[in-house]
Parts: sequence; C-alpha cells; structure tokens
Amino acid sequence: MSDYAKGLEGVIANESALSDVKGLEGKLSYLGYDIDDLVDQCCFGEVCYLLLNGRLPNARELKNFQQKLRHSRDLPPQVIEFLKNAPHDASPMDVLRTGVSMLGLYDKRSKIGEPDHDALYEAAISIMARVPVIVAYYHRARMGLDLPPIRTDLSGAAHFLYLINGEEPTEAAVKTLDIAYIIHADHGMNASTFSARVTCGTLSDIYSAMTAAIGTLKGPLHGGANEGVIHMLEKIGREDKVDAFVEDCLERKKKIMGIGHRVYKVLDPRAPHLQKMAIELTEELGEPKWINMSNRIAEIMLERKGLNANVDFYSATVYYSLGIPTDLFTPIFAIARTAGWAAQILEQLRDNRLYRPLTKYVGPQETMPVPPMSER
Ligand SMILES: CC(=O)SCCNC(=O)CCNC(=O)[C@H](O)C(C)(C)COP(=O)(O)OP(=O)(O)OC[C@H]1O[C@@H](n2cnc3c(N)ncnc32)[C@H](O)[C@@H]1OP(=O)(O)O
Ligand SMILES: O=C([O-])CC(=O)C(=O)O
Repeated sequence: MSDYAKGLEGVIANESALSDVKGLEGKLSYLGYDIDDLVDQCCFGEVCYLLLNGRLPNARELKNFQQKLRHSRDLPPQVIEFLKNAPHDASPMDVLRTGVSMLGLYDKRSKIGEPDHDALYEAAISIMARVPVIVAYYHRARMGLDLPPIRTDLSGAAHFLYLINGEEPTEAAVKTLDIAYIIHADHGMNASTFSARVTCGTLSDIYSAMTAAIGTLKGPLHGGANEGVIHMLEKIGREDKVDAFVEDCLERKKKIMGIGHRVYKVLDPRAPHLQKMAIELTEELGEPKWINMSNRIAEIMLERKGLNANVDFYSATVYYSLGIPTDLFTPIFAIARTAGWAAQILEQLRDNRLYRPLTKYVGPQETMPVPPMSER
C-alpha cells in the first residue's frame, strides 16, 4: 500500500458545481440535470449556456447565445494561412493545439494577470465558436479542398459537418453529432480539465489553458482512445477474430482502447447513448460488424476483467458510421469539451488557488560533490 495517491487517484483537489460524476452508480449530471434528460430534451447550445452561466437559458437567451456563437466563427487570416500551410500529414490534434494557441496572439483579452470575468466569458465564446472551424478548415486544406465561407444559419454540429463535407448534412447526422457533443461536454476533474485548471490557476491566460487541455486530451489514455478503438477494430477485421485478439491483449497486458475508467466502476452512463446510435447507424449502413465486434469486446472485458466500456468506446463507431475520418474523432471530442474547459476555467478563476501538489522524493538522500567533467 502506497503512502501517496499515484496519479492523484481519489484526491479531491477543488470544488466544482459543474458536473457530478457518480462513479459507483454510473450517473452523470451537469448543474443538477441528468445527461439522459439533457440528451432527450436539450440541444448542445443549451448545454453550453448551462455550463457557462450556471442555469438553462429561456428561448430568448438561447437565441441570443446561439447568434453570438454563430457570429464568432471567423478565424483571423493569419490562422487561416497557418492551416493552409501546416504539413498535410500532421495530427489534427497538433494542428488544433497550435491553432488555438495562435488565436491568443490575435485576442487583446488574452493577457496575464488578474482575470477580468466579462472578458474571459467573451473569449470563451469566441474559442468555442472557432475550434470547430480550425479542425474543419485544416481537414479541407490537407485534402487540397477549398475553404467554404463561414455560415451563420447552421447550428454548431450542422456547420462542422457542412465544413468537412462541403455540403449540408442530413438532419439525422446533425442530431447524432449534437447528442455526442452534449455527452462529451464536461466531466469533472478529468486529465485535460485538470491541465486547463492548473494552467489558468497560475493566472496565465485562457488560450494557454485551452492549449494545455488540447495537448492533454490527445493522449490514448484519455480522448485519443476513440481513434484507438477504430484502429483496433480495423486490425481485428472480422467478428470471429475478436475473442483471440482480446485474449492475446490480456495475456500480453496490452490495454484495450475504450475500456476502463478511473472513476466509473460500473458502465459509463454516456456509453449506452453512443451504443444505441452506433447500432442504428451501422444497421442503416448495412455494416453491423463494427458494432457486433465492439459488443463482443465489451462482453469479454466485463467477464474477464470486470471493466466496462467508456465514452470513447462506442463514439468511435458512431463517428466512423457518419463517414468522419478517424483522426478527426479526438478533435470532435475537443470541440465538445471546449465548453466544459471554458466553464471550468471560469469557475477556477472565480475563486482561484494555485495547484501545487508534492512528489515523494525517492532520489539520493545525501548530497554529493559534483565530479569534475573529466571524471564523469
Ligand atoms: C474520455 C476518457 O478519457 S475515458 C478513458 C479513455 N482511455 C481508454 O479507453 C484507454 C484504455 N483504458 C485505460 O488505459 C484505463 O482504464 C484508464 C487509463 C482509462 C483508467 O485507468 P486507471 O484507473 O489508472 O487504471 P490502470 O491503468 O491503473 O489499470 C488498472 C488495472 O486494470 C487494467 N486495465 C485498465 N484498463 C484496461 C484496458 N482498457 N484493457 C486492459 N486492461 C485494463 C490494467 O492493466 C490494470 O491491471 P493490473 O492491476 O492487473 O495491472
Ligand atoms: O473523467 C475522466 O477521467 C475521463 C473522461 O471520461 C472524460 O474526460 O470524459
């Protein structure tokens, strides 16, 4: 038994009123609203408003909020130039990280020091509006396609799909992505949110905090797992090969992407929503093998290790079935989570205290003389 919490497991590092992650019950709510109800009754715009303002909007407030978001989508020309010139084989998450960092150069509100909360709120909205455009424009640029002008008549999900495909999406595709956005919006002190809080907690600026969060989300133990799931399914290839593949991973102590969670000890409450959409979409496409393979992996992992699917597991099949390129899966997670990061940064700065945990020192106890260069 260790005398410290490796990976800060179980450590409560702050208070938050934003999302309640009930790990033993498998429940998730934002500001007191269960995500099941938010998925049934709200759109992503309402959830963004809820997270940023602490309450659901009325019709007029929602309309104004959405208008504000839709009219904040334009990117500075220098960022567009960067997206056109970035290497075509770069990871879209790296491009997004750099793009968001660049946005800070062109925003006068991005300054170090005591936070101005109104300015932070405005900057947060502008980042939320622009993140999807950075992802979509880079995708089009790397494919050698034109960058369609920004539109203000489409919702966030519709606009993103419109930009990556160059044509208006179906209502069903928009609804699917909107639900995915809602369930990815916030999740307590997850690793990327912690990064954002640590960074803004030094009174650095919101762009630095968002940049840190994006870099953290990218890793395969966090948001990057959704891409790993599709790579794994493609590698397995056939339904009758699943059992042998999983057994081999277990034997070699290789992790199965999209399975397991630090906080949920039961099924992640977001997974059933994504699983349902994945079943419907793969049926429509006449390609049930992806969801069948996923279900079998989940079944074996539960039986053999007591581990459940997490949010990344079925989202992979949902995005794949929508025809979205695999390396845009984690950027889509980032698009949705930008709302949560923004809300968490604002909350952090309303009552800030520097994060500064300790390490248990395990190096030499006695100091020693520095040997001259010739003797090392
Ligand atoms: C949005 C999100 O970030 S959700 C998480 C996305 N990440 C993934 O899906 C990657 C795969 N999953 C994992 O790596 C882990 O389950 C994590 C990182 C999510 C949580 O991990 P932790 O709470 O730190 O658990 P840890 O990694 O220490 O694993 C504990 C035990 O379960 C096993 N385990 C955990 N997850 C998995 C997995 N996906 N596949 C196989 N074994 C696993 C570990 O090998 C370890 O076994 P051991 O005790 O026999 O050595
Ligand atoms: O909470 C976590 O550790 C990871 C997660 O599920 C998320 O960020 O959505």
